[in-house]
Amino acid sequence: MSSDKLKPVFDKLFPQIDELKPDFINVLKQAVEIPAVSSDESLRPMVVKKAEFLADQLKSLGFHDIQLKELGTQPPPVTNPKLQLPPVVLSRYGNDSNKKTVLVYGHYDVQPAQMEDGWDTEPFELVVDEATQQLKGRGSTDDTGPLTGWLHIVRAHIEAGIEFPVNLITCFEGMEESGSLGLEELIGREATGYFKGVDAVCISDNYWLGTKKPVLTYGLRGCNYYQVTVSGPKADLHSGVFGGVIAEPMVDLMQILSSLVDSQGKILIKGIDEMVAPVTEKEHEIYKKIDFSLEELNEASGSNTALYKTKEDILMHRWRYPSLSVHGVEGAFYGQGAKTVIPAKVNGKFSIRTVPDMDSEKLTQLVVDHCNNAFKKLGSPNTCHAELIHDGAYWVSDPFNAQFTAASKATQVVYGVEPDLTREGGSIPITLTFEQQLKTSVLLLPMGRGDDGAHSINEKLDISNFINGIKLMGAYLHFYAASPEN
Ligand SMILES: NCC(=O)N[C@@H](Cc1c[nH]cn1)C(=O)O
Ligand SMILES: [Zn+2]
Ligand SMILES: [Zn+2]
Repeated sequence: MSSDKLKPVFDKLFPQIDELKPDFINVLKQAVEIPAVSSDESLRPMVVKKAEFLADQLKSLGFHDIQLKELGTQPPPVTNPKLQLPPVVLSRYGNDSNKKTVLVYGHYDVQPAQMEDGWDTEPFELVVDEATQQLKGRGSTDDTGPLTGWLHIVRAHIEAGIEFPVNLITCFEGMEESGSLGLEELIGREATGYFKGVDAVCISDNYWLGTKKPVLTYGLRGCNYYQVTVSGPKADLHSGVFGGVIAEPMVDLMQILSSLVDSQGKILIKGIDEMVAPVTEKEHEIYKKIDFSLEELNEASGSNTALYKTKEDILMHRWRYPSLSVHGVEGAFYGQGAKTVIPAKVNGKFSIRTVPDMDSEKLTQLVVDHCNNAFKKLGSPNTCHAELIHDGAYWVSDPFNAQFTAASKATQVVYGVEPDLTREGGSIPITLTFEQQLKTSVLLLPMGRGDDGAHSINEKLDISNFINGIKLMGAYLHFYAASPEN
């Protein structure tokens, strides 16, 4: 359908969204205040509380068949073997057999955040910064802001008295930041149950490449997350008494971690390069068209530490080559001051972003063998154990199907420009599962910008992206509903 035919709808809908801005920000504020950190076992009740908060919101908007689906206990490695996984929030809005059904996925869990990390404001308070016109707080852009956008677009239709164009199903999970544990099985079970009849899946959980141009995303890297544990003495020891006398786990671990990747980002684990799909001649064309620069990368990272200087090199290393990042060490001394301790047991955490055609199981074998060999070479009397914590698949789709066409038209209506078609360096582990189990296409429709600081300190969402992002969700649903194909 042409934009002209939908103009009367948008002329009513968009001013309504503008008018509801204070209410939308208020709902986001309440949601951000719940510290739903999925990786912190002690905060699991907060993750559940946020699921209940969302269920209440959905109920007040008239969603029906609201279910908090339990996923059982969290698999190892976990401190509390009875720890329950947070529920998946399923709900429906509309049930008209003449309309298409769109499943919207988002995650309500967030990354950890503490003032000590360097935040300027409390991470679990949504600060409305009038000067910058930004909403600051953990989850503002990843993914609480976009997730609540789906609720807001329903509210805007109700208030404006506009018929909702599709049947909507929500699938909001609370473990995305920790590998989407349990969700794959739930989707498998519900493919012919709750999710029967789904025509399309839309996910708003990634970002524009830069800060100015909207994008639609047709690819993600996967993520295999590993832990390597080195254990020695039975308790932490005084380095004055035991230093130089016993083998230190932390020293062994540092050597293992530094054997994984070099300072130029080259992965040193043998066999990985051979699994990566070769670059095709045609592929080079893709990068030329994309609006991005080294300067934008530097601005987003707040530094001049880029490993590559050209747009093509940067994008290829973000989208289509694997990368290995070292995240941290559990059990090590990391606070201020000068504690003279020898940690007894340390867990080094690292992950590998995966790309076509890497095989997760084969990769894990290579990683475990590499860590064991690196440790063996040290001749240490300590013990070492390397293991996979979770893996999530990469995903690449056709960016010209009915969903992408609808989203492209919507972007032109809301932002007045044709979106760039991008891939993403990050991961949304469940994307491929939706595509395969529901046999539908998946569209990634980002709300925030590349400099939002997701997973970092001072995470933000520009108010304009929040409001335009809600309009974009609405416009996409209208264009998709009117599209002749699925
Ligand atoms: N917005 C998506 C996102 O942040 N995804 C996480 C997923 C993940 C995988 N393993 C741990 N978290 C990401 O880091 O890309
Ligand atoms: Zn996310
Ligand atoms: Zn995230």
